[in-house]
Amino acid sequence: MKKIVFTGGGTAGHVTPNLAVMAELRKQGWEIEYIGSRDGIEKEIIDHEGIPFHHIASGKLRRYFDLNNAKDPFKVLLGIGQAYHLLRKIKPHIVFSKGGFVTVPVILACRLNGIPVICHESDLTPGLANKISLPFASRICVTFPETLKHIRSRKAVCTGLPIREQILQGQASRGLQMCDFHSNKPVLLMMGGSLGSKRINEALRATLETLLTQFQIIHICGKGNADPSLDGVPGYRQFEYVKDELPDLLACADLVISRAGSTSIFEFLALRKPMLLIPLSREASRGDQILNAESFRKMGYSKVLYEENLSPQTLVSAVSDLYEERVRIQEQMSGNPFGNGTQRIVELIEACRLPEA
Ligand SMILES: CC(=O)N[C@H]1[C@@H](OP(=O)(O)OP(=O)(O)OC[C@H]2O[C@@H](n3ccc(=O)[nH]c3=O)[C@H](O)[C@@H]2O)O[C@H](CO)[C@@H](O)[C@@H]1O
Repeated sequence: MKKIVFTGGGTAGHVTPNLAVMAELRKQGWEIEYIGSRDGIEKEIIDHEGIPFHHIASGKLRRYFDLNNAKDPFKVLLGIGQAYHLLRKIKPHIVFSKGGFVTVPVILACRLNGIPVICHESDLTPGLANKISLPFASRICVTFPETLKHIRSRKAVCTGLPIREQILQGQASRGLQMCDFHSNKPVLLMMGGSLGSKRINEALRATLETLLTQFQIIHICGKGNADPSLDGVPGYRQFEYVKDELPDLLACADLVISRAGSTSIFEFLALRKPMLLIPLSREASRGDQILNAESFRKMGYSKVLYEENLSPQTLVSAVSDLYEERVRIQEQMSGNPFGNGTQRIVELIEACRLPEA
């Protein structure tokens, strides 16, 4: 039996693309296990899929001063040891890594065990965990064609993002019913990445009354961010994190406001949802979302509102511009060359030389 271990985590954007590839490999008879961190979102998502999950220690590899920076290298070493023993026990033919800090010990342990690794990078420029891991990978899959210029390796190939089939199979009628919405008023969906965005939540809530005159609103606000005082407001529904219902909610949305995490925005693109992107600022991140958003804007897939310009007024005006231009944006999206990367990645996994496990 062909056996594969998946890794990736921290936030959902480093996990949900794995689900797409796993579903396809399962159909082809592969046995699948997962290595992640104990506290990241991956445990909950992978347990939900009924796939054996193993956790290891991992360090955060921060770029800023923090007392934990002294402890984290030891956690990475511990994680390498744990991953080494797990991999010797599981004996996978190959490991697929979707990025996030937990993947670093796994990939280094693969190197020690002689197990081939395929890495996937969703963002336009590689994250730190992937930068460390890429020299050890047999193949490097990327989502944006521009990323090939940043990686400059013959092992790199632009596969696109693997997108879960369920995301593409939502039904608008079910989404409207779930929210108690009508079909004669447009639906605006706001999602601040898998963790939610306090900044965008505040701006949206500050302008709720105005936006509700034109739209019905689905607000995916992130765990712990719901505002109970808004429960029952007509035309407004808030969710903290959505699993199986997400495809139906997306299907009924006419427009999307979102952070610019690469996994989300490629899902919206596949669904042809005109989007207003509000990328995480350079102060709060390495600036990857800004590059993702700028690339989408240049392709004509999105409008961009930078966080430093975000206010209730600019939000209303940007949403209004997006609504005006929705038809043109959707036409542009019809020519989307990216599609779903799942099949291309499955082919690479199958083609990767499989040493005897
Ligand atoms: C703060 C942070 O580190 N952000 C990074 C993280 O974002 P984050 O983890 O938020 O990732 P994305 O926004 O790209 O993807 C979120 C994923 O979670 C799913 N989802 C989201 C909400 C929900 O309620 N239910 C649900 O299933 C989405 O459909 C999508 O598949 O990883 C991305 C890489 O992929 C990066 O581009 C982001 O910069």
